[in-house]
Amino acid sequence: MSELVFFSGTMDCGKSTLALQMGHNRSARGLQGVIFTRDDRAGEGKLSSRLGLVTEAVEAAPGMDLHGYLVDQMSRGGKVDYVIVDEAQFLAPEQIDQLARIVDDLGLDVFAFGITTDFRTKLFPGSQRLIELADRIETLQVQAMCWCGARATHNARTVGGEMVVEGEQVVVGDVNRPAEAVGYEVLCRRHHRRRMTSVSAHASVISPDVLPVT
Ligand SMILES: Nc1ncnc2c1ncn2[C@@H]1O[C@H](COP(=O)(O)OP(=O)(O)O)[C@@H](O)[C@H]1O
Ligand SMILES: Cc1cn([C@H]2C[C@H](O)[C@@H](COP(=O)(O)O)O2)c(=O)[nH]c1=O
Repeated sequence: MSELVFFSGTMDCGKSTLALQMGHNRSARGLQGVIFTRDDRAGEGKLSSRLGLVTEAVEAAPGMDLHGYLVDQMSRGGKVDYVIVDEAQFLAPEQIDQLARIVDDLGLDVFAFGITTDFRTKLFPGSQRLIELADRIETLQVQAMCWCGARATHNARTVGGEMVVEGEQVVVGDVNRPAEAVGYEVLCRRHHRRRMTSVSAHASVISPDVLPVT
């Protein structure tokens, strides 16, 4: 029975790497997949992992009918055995419904990869719809870690290393950015709630030593 599976986790926990591995293992056995992505850091129509691997993908642009694309491919004689979707959080809820239709009406497995919540801990609309519709939700085994050593569960947006809580929901970016740039850092809930990034935690640790001692 074909399935819609949502592989979710924080940023930097290996989702894109797993997506590439699942595609590789299937293509090594002669299966053909369609890989969709949206707004990958490596550019349009790319699925990239921080381990350095990158593959061509179909950019799932806003308004694109993903079920219609598959029907078109297959009616032209194209062989499609499975579908991979990276950065699935960026898809519109209607596009997630189209993924469910691909599973139910075309009988294909759809493996979607994405983060669930944004820098304000709010669900992305695409992730919300995946949670509502997926047959299975898988949490990645490789855990990203907060600077304190706890499992990272939340994504913080940073500017100059400090956590920010205002801004657009979607700003494509990466972890470990130069200090002045807009970036992201994964944190445990405790430190996300306290807005304590590695930079601000380090500052609070060293500050007693730099105060004048009387
Ligand atoms: N130099 C490295 N050596 C080993 N593993 C690495 C290295 N750089 C990144 N990684 C692994 O890659 C993971 C990020 O993979 P990626 O697929 O890009 O994440 P995601 O798509 O979830 O944001 C990190 O959590 C880490 O496990
Ligand atoms: C938390 C958060 C993230 N994003 C962006 C930043 C990256 O471009 C992607 C996540 O990619 P990854 O492969 O999982 O690292 O999402 C965003 O736009 N808004 C946010 O709140």
